[in-house]
Amino acid sequence: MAVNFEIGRRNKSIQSLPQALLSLMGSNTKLTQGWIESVSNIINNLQSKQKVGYPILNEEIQEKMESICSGDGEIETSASKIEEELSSLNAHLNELMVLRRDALNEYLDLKGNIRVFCRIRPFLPQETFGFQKSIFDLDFSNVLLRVAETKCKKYNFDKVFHPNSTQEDVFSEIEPVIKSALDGYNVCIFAYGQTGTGKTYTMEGNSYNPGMVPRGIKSMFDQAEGRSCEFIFTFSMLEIYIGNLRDLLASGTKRSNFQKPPSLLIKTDSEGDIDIENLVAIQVNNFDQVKKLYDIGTRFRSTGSTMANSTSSRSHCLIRITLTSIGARERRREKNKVWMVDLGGSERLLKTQATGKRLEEGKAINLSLSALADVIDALQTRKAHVPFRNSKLTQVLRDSLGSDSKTLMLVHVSPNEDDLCETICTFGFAMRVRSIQFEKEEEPLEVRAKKEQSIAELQQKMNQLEKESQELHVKIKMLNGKLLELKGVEISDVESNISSSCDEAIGISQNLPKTSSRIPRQPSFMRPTVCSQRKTGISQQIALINRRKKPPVPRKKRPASVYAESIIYPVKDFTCKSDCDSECSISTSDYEVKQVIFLEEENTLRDSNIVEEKGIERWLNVQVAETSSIYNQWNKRVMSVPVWNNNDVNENSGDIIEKPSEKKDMDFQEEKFKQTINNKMCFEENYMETVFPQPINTKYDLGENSNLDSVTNMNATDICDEYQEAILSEERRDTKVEMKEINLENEIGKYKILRLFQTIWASAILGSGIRSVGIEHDFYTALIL
Ligand SMILES: Nc1ncnc2c1ncn2[C@@H]1O[C@H](COP(=O)(O)OP(=O)(O)OP(=O)(O)O)[C@@H](O)[C@H]1O
Repeated sequence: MAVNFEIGRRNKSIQSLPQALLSLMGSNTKLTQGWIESVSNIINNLQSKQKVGYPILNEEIQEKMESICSGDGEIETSASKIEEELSSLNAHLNELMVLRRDALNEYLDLKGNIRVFCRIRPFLPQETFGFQKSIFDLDFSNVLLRVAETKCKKYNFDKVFHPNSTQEDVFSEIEPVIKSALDGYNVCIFAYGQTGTGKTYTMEGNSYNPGMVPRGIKSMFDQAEGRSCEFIFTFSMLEIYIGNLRDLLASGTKRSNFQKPPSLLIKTDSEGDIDIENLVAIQVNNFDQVKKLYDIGTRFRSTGSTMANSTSSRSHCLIRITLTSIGARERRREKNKVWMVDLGGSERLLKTQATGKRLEEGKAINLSLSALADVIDALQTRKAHVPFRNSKLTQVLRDSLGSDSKTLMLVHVSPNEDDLCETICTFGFAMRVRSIQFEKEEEPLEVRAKKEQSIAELQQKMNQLEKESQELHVKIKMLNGKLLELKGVEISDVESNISSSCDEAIGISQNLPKTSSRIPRQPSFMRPTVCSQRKTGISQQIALINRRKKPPVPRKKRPASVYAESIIYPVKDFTCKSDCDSECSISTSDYEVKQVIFLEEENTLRDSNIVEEKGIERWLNVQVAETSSIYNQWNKRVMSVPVWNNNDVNENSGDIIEKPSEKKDMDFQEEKFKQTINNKMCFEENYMETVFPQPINTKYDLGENSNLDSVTNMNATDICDEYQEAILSEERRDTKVEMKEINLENEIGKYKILRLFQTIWASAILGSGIRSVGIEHDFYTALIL
């Protein structure tokens, strides 16, 4: 190529040689050392033959050539080698992932795409008075239900979890399905059962025994780490309450002008996927963020007290995680969903003797559960028509139920003999849902054995593939690190310093891109050398920036051992109707108080700060004592929140809120409620600050992603702001209701005193009248008495 340059004959082309070389160097990032050396030699030769006054190479090019010859080229070469190796390793990893995905899919197909598990809860402390005998005999997959003294009924499940089974045991069966969600399959996990049988326990769990939702989501994030593709996760939470869809992350916020939010609409998008209009979907980057959002959503869930469960869920609670990964070959589809559904408790209305709102809720729950069973039955038996339209629940889940999705139904029952009828109904539902598998039970033994063997082989194959993928992943990670290291020297020298920090610190590079990732990639020899940096003065600026850089200050975190727990205080019938007309977590006959709990370790930790410890504990005691006394007496709902702020602690007494001398004192009540609201805000502020300590690190811009256009994408801070306002408005409304109640109470008092005076006055008149007509004293006394 270079041989064609004829010196002297075509001066014009010789003059443009530097530009030609520069462009060549810039356009080809994989220049070999040999190529670079030969070009340098040619140029040197040209240089020696060049007439005076026609320099072929200007100063800049000479510098670049020097740097090439002094080893920069070596770096480029090894970098390109690593890149080549990386691309082949990535291709191999993709192949392995596709193989693993297919194996997992086959494994789940063999096990059944719609599987039904049974979980029997243990006896509760209140049920163990006297001798209680379980109504079940169990084995691995069969339940023998004693329906009479001598009669048993057998039910078959994919797996039975006995009362001593742990949350880990249950999750071990769910984990493969979570894996297939990362492979791009839609997943639905349901908790079904009579009210009070442990659905919420299984799905949500508690801080000691987290349930399937926290475990599943955590596992999703962990597994995504090990994948070669990037994922975007979004979190949504809604409930279906008497046929209405309510967004639990946007309940009663300014978005809805503090009104009860309207029911969301279900739509079908252009690709035939189900879309819930205006449902808030928040991008989440780690489990902690999901946990905080989940806690917010749970606050707004409709719960109430029934005869069977004091904190009964009166709605279906649906959690949706959407996973998006663009261009990942091993995934079934770019965007898929995982639904985790805590179904409302099925109940026999005759037994619960529900009336009014509770009856309405019960009927709505039962109808939608029946519609769900119809849909799953139709899917299992491959009926031509699947009645998705019969309920909101099945409409929402339409694209996530079916042959290309994975469905798990966790059926819950109570071991108590009193619940026998409900248990039979529950098993009836379960058998409808797993009708196909039920028939498969009749398979000949050899066929079953063969199937078991295939499952075991697939399991082994998956393990092997996973191991290989892990090894490859580690290798890729290592090579990526090496590559970055090779390029990192240059990046730290030049790129990163000319980027955003440079803009702020010096103000000379406003036209440069903001972040280094947006700087077009150039070969190292196209970037300013140390020498040219000196000339332009950038090196001093870099030094200046480096001096100004401060080490990051770690953010203060709220201790994980502090959590809020709902406590329901039952009170007498309450006739005063609330202004807020909210069914969210409030039942008209029970009042839910969120109370912050400090664990044992927390107390030990706080030993060092006696003032604070005493303050908080005293405060807690005062809160519990006051809540049960005041609020039972006056039927009030108060959100108890801690003052997690040293400024609010009275250092001498350790009290946080001054105790009233007279509880009925109106001024005190007003003051206390104002204080509660302020404290609440203070707490929420601290709380929210810990929700998302760092700005969410978006891997893709959700707004630009056409796949996600349908969801309302909010950032976490928006939600938190709205949530704070919602809390404030809720408290204001509560205060208003409470003031009304206090007035009512005073009016009743005045009325009673008036009535007493009237009675005495009437008796006196009557007495004097009787005396005046001459009736004896004894008769008069008897009459008065
Ligand atoms: N496997 C279990 N181990 C220990 N306790 C359990 C278990 N399952 C349920 N419980 C306890 O039983 C009680 C009722 O459980 P839970 O509230 O989860 O029922 P539910 O089915 O969700 O009721 P509802 O439909 O009314 O909301 C709770 O106190 C819970 O802690």
